[in-house]
Amino acid sequence: MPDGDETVIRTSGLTKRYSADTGVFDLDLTVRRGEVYGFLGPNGSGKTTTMRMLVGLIRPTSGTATVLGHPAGSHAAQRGVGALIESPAMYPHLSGRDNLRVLARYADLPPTRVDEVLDEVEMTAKADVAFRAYSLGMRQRIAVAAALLKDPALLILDEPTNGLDPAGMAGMRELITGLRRDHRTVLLSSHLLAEVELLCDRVGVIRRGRLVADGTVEELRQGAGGGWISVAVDAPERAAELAARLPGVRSATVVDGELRVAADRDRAAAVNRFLVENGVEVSELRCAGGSLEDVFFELIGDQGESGDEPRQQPGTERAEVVNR
Ligand SMILES: Nc1ncnc2c1ncn2[C@@H]1O[C@H](COP(=O)(O)OP(=O)(O)OP(=O)(O)O)[C@@H](O)[C@H]1O
Repeated sequence: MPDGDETVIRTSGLTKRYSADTGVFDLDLTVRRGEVYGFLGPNGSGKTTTMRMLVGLIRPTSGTATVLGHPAGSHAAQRGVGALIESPAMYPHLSGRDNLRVLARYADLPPTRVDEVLDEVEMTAKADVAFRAYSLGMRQRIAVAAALLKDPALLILDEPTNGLDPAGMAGMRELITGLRRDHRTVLLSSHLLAEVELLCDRVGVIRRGRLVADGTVEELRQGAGGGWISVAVDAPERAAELAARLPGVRSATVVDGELRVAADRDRAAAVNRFLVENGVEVSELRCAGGSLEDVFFELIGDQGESGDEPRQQPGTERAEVVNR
């Protein structure tokens, strides 16, 4: 591989232009071997379009994409990629196992692979039930099994939990975590922040076809300024001077008569203790920001992709109330 074994996907200036402001623009993306990379963005932001380019379903307008060291869509790249982009066509009257057998035969793969992938997605017990009788979660597992048939090094999953109920979502998350344990690289898309936060090693945030941030969840939080702690105190100015001295505090200011301490939420107890020890009366303390949700809203701006509905501002979250 030109980038060494570590880079599984690399795009450079990847662009698919549907109109002046619709499509995917100038995307530079790197996905490393063995990681679960989350491609996070609202509906219509360009996630599916990117994935379709990566598997060669559509051609880019410009730019390049390399998958497993080969041009995206080439036979050499395709050999190592399993994708779930659109729900695969399955025969409703055939069982999950027979559907997979058909796919294995088409792909010239040994029938023994079918049992292996059924096992991997934990569908062995239900393998002989007709596909039409499966729940959505089971159908999705069979679809992932189909993507696993050729034992790919890289899995590309477009919104794998979309439409699933909470139990189905949890099951799918477990399944994806298992895929990572098997040393597969996973690129998945989602519009669900909590999902990506739970599952992914790194995240790319896409907005209106452009990558607006990428890094670990922690890096994104830091890049967006991290969290802050709002403290209601009797002497805000003095409290700000005191709090600024504490390790882990990036800044301390007074906002609307309240002390605002820029620090991660795990500093909250220390901030409280230090202020109280120094004679400041603390009546309330709240942690805000710092979740991927806050960062996400900050990155995608105040409006959804449709541009017509203002998004709700991230609220503050009450972490603890002290010294009442
Ligand atoms: N074949 C096409 N022709 C014209 N415009 C398209 C085409 N495919 C996608 N688009 C537009 O490109 C933009 C990105 O779409 P895409 O499906 O990649 O977004 P997405 O992030 O996957 O969203 P969703 O989760 O809703 O599928 C959207 O505005 C969409 O309407």
